[in-house]
Amino acid sequence: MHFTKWQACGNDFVFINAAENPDIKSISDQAKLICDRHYGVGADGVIFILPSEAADLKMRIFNSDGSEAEMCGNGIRAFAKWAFELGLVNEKKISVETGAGILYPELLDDGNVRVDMGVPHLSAKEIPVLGFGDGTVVDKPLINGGTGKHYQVSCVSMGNPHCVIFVDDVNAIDLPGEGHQLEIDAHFPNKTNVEFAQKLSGNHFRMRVWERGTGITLACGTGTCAAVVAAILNGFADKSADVDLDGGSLHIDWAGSSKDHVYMTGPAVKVFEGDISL
Ligand SMILES: N[C@@H](CCC[C@H](N)C(=O)O)C(=O)O
Repeated sequence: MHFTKWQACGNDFVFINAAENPDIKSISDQAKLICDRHYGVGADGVIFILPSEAADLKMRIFNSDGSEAEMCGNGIRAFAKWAFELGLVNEKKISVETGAGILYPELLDDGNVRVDMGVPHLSAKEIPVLGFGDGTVVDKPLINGGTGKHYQVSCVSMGNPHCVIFVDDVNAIDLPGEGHQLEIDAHFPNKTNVEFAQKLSGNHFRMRVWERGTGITLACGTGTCAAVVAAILNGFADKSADVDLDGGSLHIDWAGSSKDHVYMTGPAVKVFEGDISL
């Protein structure tokens, strides 16, 4: 199978073009091996590029444990650059069908990609998160069932679920321990991505992430959007923010109402191409 490896703020993906590999219908079973950093190519996820009847192209994303996610923010920036490079699209602004609806990445002249990520979903039912009624979950107390630890959480769906926790020092967090226990906490019927965010100054944040189905990654695009939405809802930021992740920085804009779209701007870089026998 021919593949191309991309990274976006250090969040890395093996891309498979369905047109080049017509026999492959799903990669769920093989995603674990492909993503393995010792026995496979090594990546946080596997992304399929497919034809779409509703948009220019369709994207499917599998986490490194083989589970399929609705959306991937870092991945869609790489997806847009790769599709343009391959000549699958001719315009710099394209439409992409995802599990989170149709989204619109645009290649910018400086090499970055700006993505219209759609609206954030804020009701507990849509996220989904249990135990908080039907309204929004902004700065609400949650006791983790596994560790007994107390948190103030803000939950946001960008098509996939995120639990954002603002802390004084992200470096002091035991990310493998706390992240995993929150990912599988009973409040989250579909599990959750977990973001620990720290306000540095004004609209400038630092964030570390534990991703559902993958674990610690150097960055998460949907997670960064969710964290900025949560920051604005908590009154920690207004309208836009820059977020420093372990693998790079992202700029997020959101005007602040549930009808406003979230915009994410950041880099994506091709690393290498290759072939793997499955
Ligand atoms: N790294 C991604 C998110 C990938 C999916 C996530 N692990 C999930 O299961 O929801 C991003 O950049 O958004």
